[in-house]
Amino acid sequence: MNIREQIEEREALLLSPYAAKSRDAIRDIEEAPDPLRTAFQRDRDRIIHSKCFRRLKHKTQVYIAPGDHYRTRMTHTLEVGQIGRTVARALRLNEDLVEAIAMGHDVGHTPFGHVGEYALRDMVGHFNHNEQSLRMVEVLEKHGEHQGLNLTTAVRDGIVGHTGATIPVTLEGQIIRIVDRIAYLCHDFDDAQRAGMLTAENLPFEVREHFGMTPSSMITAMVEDMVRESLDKPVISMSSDIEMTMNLFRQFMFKNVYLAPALIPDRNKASHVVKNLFTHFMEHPDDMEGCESNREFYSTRDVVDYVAGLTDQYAIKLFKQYYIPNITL
Ligand SMILES: Nc1nc2c(ncn2[C@H]2C[C@H](O)[C@@H](COP(=O)(O)OP(=O)(O)OP(=O)(O)O)O2)c(=O)[nH]1
Repeated sequence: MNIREQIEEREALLLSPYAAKSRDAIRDIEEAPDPLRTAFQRDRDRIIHSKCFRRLKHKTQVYIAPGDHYRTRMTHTLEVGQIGRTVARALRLNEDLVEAIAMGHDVGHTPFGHVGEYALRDMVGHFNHNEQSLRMVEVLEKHGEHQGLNLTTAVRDGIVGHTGATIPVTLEGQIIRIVDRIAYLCHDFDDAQRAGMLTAENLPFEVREHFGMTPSSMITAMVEDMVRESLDKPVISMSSDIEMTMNLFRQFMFKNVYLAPALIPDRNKASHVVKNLFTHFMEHPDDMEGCESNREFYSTRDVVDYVAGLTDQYAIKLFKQYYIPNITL
């Protein structure tokens, strides 16, 4: 029995009956199994080694071009992975699957995060970052000579289902859906204090009562509740009290941070950059880097993929190049 087979054996013996087992993982194109790593470990590694993953370092979470101690999409992704693994291990679910989904969930985010997402949606009518993350790993990234990373169905289902109407099939995917929120609320609260936008005293009373006043106590309260509620159950959930408090915390963060007047000028500039770049590349597709010179036709989809894939700084550089060379961003 090779090492991978031993790990698969341990999964079958030790994991919860509700856990996804890597032995059962399915890929569209069959591959020879790895001697050391399970299918989900391999998916995680494939995502971490991809270009779209590296670009997360240069994409906004909340603040555009902040200081070095603020979160980017990369640190957010790592924090989702860490919290997700804690929950998965506590529930005897598949940690490797949770980690793979976490690493891939935001690779489709546009430059400037949600602002870029809304700007592209305004231009083309339909654009969601979770669908773009799926497209990134299925179509836009390459694995060897092949188009797409050929990830397992469980990882792809978790990536596209991390937000939006469709709930993931696996409990591991359901963990990411909740943990993504826990991670961003707590780390954005931390960054907002760093930016002087608010203090812990500003938090609603119920949040202070249930979660405490530090990012760490907040994560602990939500994670422990999630584990307690989901233990030995075929679904991942939170108690109604904690879920309500979390929603209150989320409303507070939208009002005081995400949609705060102080961030509006930066959000407007970012939206302007994305919309103008989109218009520019629709009119001049030859300016898209890496475009094939012999190709006659570029579709709207090609331009959306190109603009969505840009990092913040690269988008700003291109904007300056094609539009206003002296804008301050
Ligand atoms: N939803 C939203 N998030 C924003 C906005 N501006 C900044 N953010 C930040 C707050 C969080 O750090 C992060 C939330 O976006 P994510 O892509 O991480 O989460 P997602 O939209 O998948 O989560 P959700 O299902 O809406 O809780 O983006 C905004 O206008 N809307």
